[in-house]
Amino acid sequence: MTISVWRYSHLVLAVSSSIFILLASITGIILAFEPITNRVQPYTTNNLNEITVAEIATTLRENYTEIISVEIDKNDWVTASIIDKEGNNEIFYINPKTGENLGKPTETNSIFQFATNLHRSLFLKSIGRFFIGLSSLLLFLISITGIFLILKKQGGFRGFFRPIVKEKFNPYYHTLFGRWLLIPILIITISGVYLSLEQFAIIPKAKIVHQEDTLFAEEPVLQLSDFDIFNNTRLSEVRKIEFPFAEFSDSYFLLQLKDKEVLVNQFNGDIVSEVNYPFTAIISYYSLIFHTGQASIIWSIILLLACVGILFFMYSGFTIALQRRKSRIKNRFKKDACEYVILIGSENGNTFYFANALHSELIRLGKKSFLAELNSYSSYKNMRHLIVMTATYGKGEAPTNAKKFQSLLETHQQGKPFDYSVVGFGSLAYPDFCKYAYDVDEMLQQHPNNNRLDNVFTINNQSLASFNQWLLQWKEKENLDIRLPEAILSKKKRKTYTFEVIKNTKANEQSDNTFLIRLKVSLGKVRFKSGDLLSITSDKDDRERLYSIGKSDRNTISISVKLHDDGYVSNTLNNLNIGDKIECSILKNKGFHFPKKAKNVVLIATGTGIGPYLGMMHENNKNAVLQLYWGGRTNASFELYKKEVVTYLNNGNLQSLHLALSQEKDQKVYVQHLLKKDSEQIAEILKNKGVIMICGSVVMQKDVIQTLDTICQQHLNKPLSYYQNKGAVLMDCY
Ligand SMILES: Cc1cc2nc3c(=O)[nH]c(=O)nc-3n(C[C@H](O)[C@H](O)[C@H](O)COP(=O)(O)O)c2cc1C
Repeated sequence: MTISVWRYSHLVLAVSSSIFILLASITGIILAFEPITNRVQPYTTNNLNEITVAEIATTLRENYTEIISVEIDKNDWVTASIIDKEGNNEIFYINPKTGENLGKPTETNSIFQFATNLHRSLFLKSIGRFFIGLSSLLLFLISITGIFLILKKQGGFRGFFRPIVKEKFNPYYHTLFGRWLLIPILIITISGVYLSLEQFAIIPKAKIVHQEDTLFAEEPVLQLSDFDIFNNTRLSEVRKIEFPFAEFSDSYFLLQLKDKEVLVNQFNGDIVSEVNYPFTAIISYYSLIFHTGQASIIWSIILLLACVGILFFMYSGFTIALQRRKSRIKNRFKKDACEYVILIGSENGNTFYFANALHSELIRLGKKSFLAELNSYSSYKNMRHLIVMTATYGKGEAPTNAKKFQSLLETHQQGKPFDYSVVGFGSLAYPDFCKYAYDVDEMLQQHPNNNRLDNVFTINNQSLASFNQWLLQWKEKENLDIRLPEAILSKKKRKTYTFEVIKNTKANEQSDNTFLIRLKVSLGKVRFKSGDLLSITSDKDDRERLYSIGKSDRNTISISVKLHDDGYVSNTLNNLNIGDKIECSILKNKGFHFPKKAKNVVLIATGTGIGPYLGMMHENNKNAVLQLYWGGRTNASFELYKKEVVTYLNNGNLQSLHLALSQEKDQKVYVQHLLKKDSEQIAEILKNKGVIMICGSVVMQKDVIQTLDTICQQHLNKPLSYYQNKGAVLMDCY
């Protein structure tokens, strides 16, 4: 599948460096704990900025005979090196305030030692260091290509920080965490590369040269506590203090500060020489501090999260890439031999899934079908049917593998007339819903020699139900016995529970062949919520049917079912009597649970779509204002639900009921008409963080979405997608 150059580079870089990045991240996670554990050691001093060099120098002189140096490391531990009375050199941690000996430095924990070696050089010395440095560079480049991918996905610089549309788990969190961890990862990689360059002496280590006089003035002799430089320098600025090795006039104090080195006359405290570190030395110092997390505990925790994040990016990135690999094209016949040509426009590979399904179904039926990307549009000698299945990307633009289609269409002429259909895959969370599919349709309309079979058919969020809907109408026109191919039907084995029928109204008691069935879990506990799905797999064709659940009690499920004459499962359910048992599974449907926080909720349904709302109204004890818009054929159609709904109206769980009946009066009334009538109120609800839920047929969904979009544009100056992105429009349509 054709992918963009940024995506390609992002992937190639990630694949080529994956092993090293994996090792560096795992060891990075371990090493991030080192500064954290160090911080809680008794040697850690938190008040270095309250102690001056004058104080520590005086205290040490009072307590010890001869002092060589005092060093403050990256953990803020203060070590003194002294000569004791017996002339032995001793090194120990001290309390900088009192000079008290806090104990001898201990060896680094062996786990940290092991992780450090693996992290730095993979135990391979220079070669290992080289590969680790290289993978730091590659990770830096992966981050940069990632920035471009986010920019492309979010529609440019302005969109960079905009909320990300939540489609699927992996792409969503890959982008979201990518944005959060971008800065820490850039810092880790840049500092890592810098330290490696220094290791290999590509950047020379900075040397400090003092222009010192050989002899310093020996008078007047001042106390250390009277040295200006000592009084003005706090330990938080100091890395090391070297004491003079003898009381000679050419021996001095050396103060290594964070930004410079200072030589101090040991008798009167005059500054003899002061040299600022070169820029490279400062970068080197901060690279180490930032790369190792020794700057602060908070930074160590950020580094820890970044390393965990990198592992997640590897997992999610490869999963996304594998998903795309599934979008390989396999053709049994040559392009010129085929009467059916299916052209795909896809960025992330999902559309291939549907196109492949149709392609294999056509082949199963003995038809010659050819599958290709829109970018490889060509002349097809025997094409009679062209089916374009395309996603939309960016801001209503063509996916990468369809960008050339327009020009190719002008170049390649078809010898024979052909019929064409366009199926648009998109998401209502974007303002330009399926725009590119409409563009392709327009292009084909301008093209001579073809016949448009139908309007563009749009599919939201890769809905299987919508695809099936299109297939039904298309196969009728083509007179083909196509079934929703097994390839795209779920074959997952689900855990089943035994349910007992406690009520069943039976379809023949109702004018619309619809019935309400109530099931109770007969054994054990099952967790579910209204809006989840009840899955029943028929033993006849091994196909799964899903019904939206209304939770009418802790262990009780209500579903509303339409009886189809040839529907095996609906007939089975309809024939069940009280006390009968049936095996079902529960599927979580998080996207259609009753909103916990919303104060106003509008429930829109047609026909059996009311099922989950029966449970939601039942449970609405948090006093959200609920309004129900229900569409059906006649008053009699509503009889099935009337008693229960009226109870909720009476007990205040439901505030209002709006019935749209299509066959009661001369003029058909549909739910979208009622919504249009209540435009202002609907807009007000959305504006005030209310939620709209839609359940029922995809045909109704399309009209309702269109009406809601118009309401949003007119009253709120925003597209409906804006509210959908905020989770204010929840849908479960089939
Ligand atoms: C960054 C991005 C931008 C998108 N832009 C649109 C859009 O403008 N209009 C639309 O209807 N769908 C848009 N979508 C949704 C995709 O078209 C939809 O998810 C489609 O099914 C993806 O198919 P594919 O995996 O074959 O590329 C966008 C998706 C992404 C990730």
